[in-house]
Amino acid sequence: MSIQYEVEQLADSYGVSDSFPKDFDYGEEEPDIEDSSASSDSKPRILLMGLRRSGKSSIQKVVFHKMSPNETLFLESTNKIYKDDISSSSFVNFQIWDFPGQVDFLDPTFDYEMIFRGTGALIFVIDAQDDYMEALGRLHLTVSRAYRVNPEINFEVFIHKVDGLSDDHKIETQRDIHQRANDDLADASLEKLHLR
Ligand SMILES: Nc1nc2c(ncn2[C@@H]2O[C@H](COP(=O)(O)OP(=O)(O)OP(=O)(O)O)[C@@H](O)[C@H]2O)c(=O)[nH]1
Repeated sequence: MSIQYEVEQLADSYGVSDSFPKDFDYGEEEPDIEDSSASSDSKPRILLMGLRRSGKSSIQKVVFHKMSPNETLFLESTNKIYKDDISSSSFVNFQIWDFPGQVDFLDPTFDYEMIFRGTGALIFVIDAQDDYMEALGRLHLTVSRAYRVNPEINFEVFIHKVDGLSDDHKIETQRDIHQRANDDLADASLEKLHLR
């Protein structure tokens, strides 16, 4: 519930509602995108990215589709971008795009320029129970690419799967991830881009 609230707040407070032109032309072919909705792409858009198995689809299904956390054990890996319409009231109306874990920025079938250009917020999910150094590298690559295309994107990092950690370890992990992620950006002279 709190995550749902947080994501809805993101859509609202970051003004994603007017971030995307209604007549945007996606072209005919989108071979790697699966669309659950009949809606157009004119809605405000939030991207869910992160390493494979970090928990992106679970967050989306539990928060917005009332899936029980236990059922997420049976979710299959996402291999296409999955678009989901969230329209729980006239005030809450946006799309979440759930990405496959291993997105390849060099793959010509993924038009990242187009995707980032129309995005209001990007949520990067990190599995706190995993060795998160690889995730931090991917976070840095993703954020720098997205920022270059669209400096208006709001970036959020969700430190997920903290249920297996002690309270002390939770705080230490959060502090460490926050510090390293922002240090990496400062090293790349992107300190304006502070991650929350
Ligand atoms: N312990 C724990 N496990 C979780 C949590 N959320 C998800 N998982 C598990 O993490 C595994 C991967 O979840 P997914 O949601 O499929 O991960 P994903 O990031 O969408 O994976 P890809 O589609 O491969 O990129 C599943 O077995 C989930 O049950 C959590 O909060 N805690």
